[in-house]
Amino acid sequence: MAAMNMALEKKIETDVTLNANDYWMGVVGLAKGLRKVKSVYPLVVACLPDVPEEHRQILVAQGCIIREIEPVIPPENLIGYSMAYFVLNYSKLRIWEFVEYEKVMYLDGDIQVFGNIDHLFDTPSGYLYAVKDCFAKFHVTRKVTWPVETLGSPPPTYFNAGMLLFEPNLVVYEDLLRVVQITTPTYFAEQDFLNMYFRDTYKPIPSTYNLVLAMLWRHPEHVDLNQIRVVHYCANGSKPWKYDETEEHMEREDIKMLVKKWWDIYEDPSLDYKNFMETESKLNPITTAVLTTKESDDGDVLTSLAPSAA
Ligand SMILES: O=c1ccn([C@@H]2O[C@H](COP(=O)(O)OP(=O)(O)O[C@H]3O[C@H](CO)[C@H](O)[C@H](O)[C@H]3O)[C@@H](O)[C@H]2O)c(=O)[nH]1
Ligand SMILES: O[C@H]1[C@H](O)[C@@H](O)[C@H](O)[C@@H](O)[C@H]1O
Repeated sequence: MAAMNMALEKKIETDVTLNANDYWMGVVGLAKGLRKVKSVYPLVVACLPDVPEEHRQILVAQGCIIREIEPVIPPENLIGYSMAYFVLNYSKLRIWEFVEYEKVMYLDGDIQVFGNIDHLFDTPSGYLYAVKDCFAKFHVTRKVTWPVETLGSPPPTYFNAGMLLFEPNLVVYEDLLRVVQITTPTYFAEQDFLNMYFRDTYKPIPSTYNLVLAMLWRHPEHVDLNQIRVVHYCANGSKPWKYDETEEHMEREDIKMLVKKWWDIYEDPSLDYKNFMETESKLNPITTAVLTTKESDDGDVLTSLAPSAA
């Protein structure tokens, strides 16, 4: 706990994720991954009311801070996805209310970190930082066009909403909730919505901070696995805890390697909160709390990411 308290006292910044259904496994993996790269920040888990007590206890035992959120119910829609899908995704808007933190780095539960990214908290305030997504190609593949009637003209650049860095703010929060109620849900739910809402304050950051797996086959020329610090297992079939090799692209060696890397962290007992803190306090009784960014900021964790055949 020492490291986390330290982070809270130094500067009020935090990592946040969202959890429901079987994603608790993803969150456990993420909590352990953040420990492995020696992040000094706590992981706050936004939980909808129906997350079972058993899952909450697992997350608390992994050092997570549980923050209950109310579901955000968007207006009715006529497109293919269920209301449950929309409620879950739009509930992400609740994190703008977490004003006890000055700055929040939001990470989807199907994200894993392989390199320390704490330094992102030092970026200038006043913007929404996220990684660019190849909207056009993706939406065309799915035969989805940008919903001009609902969201106006498409934003100049489109970002993936799995990793966001921003400052919670109650005025913005209230406005997000107001605008969402007058906006018909679209295919990519809160991702489309946030792209529209933050089009003027969005600042792109390099894709190393959120590698959307489809980049491996959509834009291989832009991906250098040695540089990747954050992997987002969002392609169909790629979520490591329910990896499905029969889905398209999932037979790729790089995908298998990344899924294995996720499991190596998930199954490493030394990264369990209790064991990790015991070891840290034995090795470093006085400075357990001072887990600086610099220690793990040289990218060496990443070198081991590249597939051996690459
Ligand atoms: O049953 C669920 C579904 C989602 N989530 C949370 O919501 C996040 C987003 O859901 P998915 O990961 O299932 O969505 P995708 O992988 O398709 O991701 C993309 O599409 C979503 C909306 O379509 C979001 O915008 C998301 O940030 C974006 O990367 C999850 O990571 C997780 O944190 C849960 O906890 N339980
Ligand atoms: O914007 C999308 C999206 O959020 C998807 O869920 C993901 O699988 C894609 O590859 C990405 O480009």
